[in-house]
Amino acid sequence: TIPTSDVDPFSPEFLADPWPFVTELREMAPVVHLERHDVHAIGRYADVHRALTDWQSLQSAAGVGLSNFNHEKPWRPPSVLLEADPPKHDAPRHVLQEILSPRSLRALEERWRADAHTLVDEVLARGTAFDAVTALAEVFPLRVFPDAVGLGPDGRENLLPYGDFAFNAFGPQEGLVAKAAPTIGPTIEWIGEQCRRENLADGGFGCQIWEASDHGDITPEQAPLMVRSLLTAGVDTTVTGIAAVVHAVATTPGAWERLRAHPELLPRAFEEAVRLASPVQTFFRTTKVPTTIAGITLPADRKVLMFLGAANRDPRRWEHPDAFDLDRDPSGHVGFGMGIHQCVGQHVARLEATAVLGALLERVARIDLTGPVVHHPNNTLRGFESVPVEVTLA
Ligand code: HEM
Ligand SMILES: CC(C)Cc1ccc(C(=O)O)cc1
Repeated sequence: TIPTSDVDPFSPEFLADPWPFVTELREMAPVVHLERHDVHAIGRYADVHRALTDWQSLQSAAGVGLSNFNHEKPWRPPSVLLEADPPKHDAPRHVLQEILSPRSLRALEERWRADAHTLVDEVLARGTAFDAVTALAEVFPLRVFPDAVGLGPDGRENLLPYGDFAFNAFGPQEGLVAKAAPTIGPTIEWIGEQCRRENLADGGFGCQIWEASDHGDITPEQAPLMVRSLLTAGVDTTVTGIAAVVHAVATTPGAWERLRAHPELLPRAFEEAVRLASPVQTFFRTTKVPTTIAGITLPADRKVLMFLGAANRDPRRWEHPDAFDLDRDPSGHVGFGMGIHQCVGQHVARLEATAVLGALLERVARIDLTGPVVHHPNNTLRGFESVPVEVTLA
């Protein structure tokens, strides 16, 4: 029989400090029935990796949140990437993969690095003690990404609240979703407006998506939803990722000095921070057919909750898993997912994070945490509200 647990992965106490619960669930058994939500949890690397790559047995089209689209109406029209399986998923994925490829982003690299230097100079001009979240992690993505998408100048304050709501909406209706629901309407409207072709500036990611529909690579109905994907997944995630990598290097003795001597390790530092922190902690798949995971056979139409954070710290896969280690090869981590849905925006995230860190590295000899970090409760994202630091200028 399958072990059960009454742990609620969406409760305030779980979200306040998930790691003890996450470790307990992973070590308890490969598959645990969470009776609170009647879903099955998996947290071991091998099983999460398999669930992410076996899209024929474990589908995304029924939604990657708690809500099962086979039985419930989604809160918004389903994403044609995240909430689609092949063949529907194929064309939108191919188009977005090209628009967000490393080669396509090379045009932005120089500008984003310059923007990062400008921001870091502004921050340091105000003093050597600051909050890495409010001064850097929440500022840089909002300075560069909306322009890269091609958004107009007004209303950008809607982006973080929208992403926060969307990531909460992968969890239960009660709690965080219910709290935001009464006021989120105008924000949802604003996001929908920005996906219309006439509101997207030439040359941006949004305009490029619409041009793909002119060429028939995708349909004109899919284009606005793909722009919506960028606005949903492209901001809160990078804010969290940048905060996570700053926090990791500031709390690991010797890491900053190592990066100062070897800035070519920056991309690896970002990957290792994503593995260790797993900004995206959990999301679901739905069994399409009876599916056996670690010897346990689940019937079809069951929600399976994947604990990415647990898998990324599974001692069966990683040595000293809880350590931020620049000598480790972090490849294979599931912080960006794995398989056909693996994060299509990961190169954008990496470029943003390494631009900010690279600019800090040039100006700062030491970075120290000056107080406790404050986390931002969200059903899916393990985000930060505050990472207070003091730096020593180079
Ligand atoms: C640290 C930053 C980020 C993290 C940790 C992250 C994480 C993830 C994960 C785990 C998935 C897989 C979802 C699944 O398998 O169902 C994913 C997919 C996706 N991500 Fe990211 N992401 C990040 C940044 C971004 C950015 C900056 C963008 C847009 C520019 C983006 C756009 C997407 C999209 C559109 C998908 C769906 C891909 C598909 O279903 O084919 N993400 N992301
Ligand atoms: C980790 C994922 C759940 C992040 C994400 C959210 C939303 C979309 C979309 O396509 O709207 C895509 C990816």
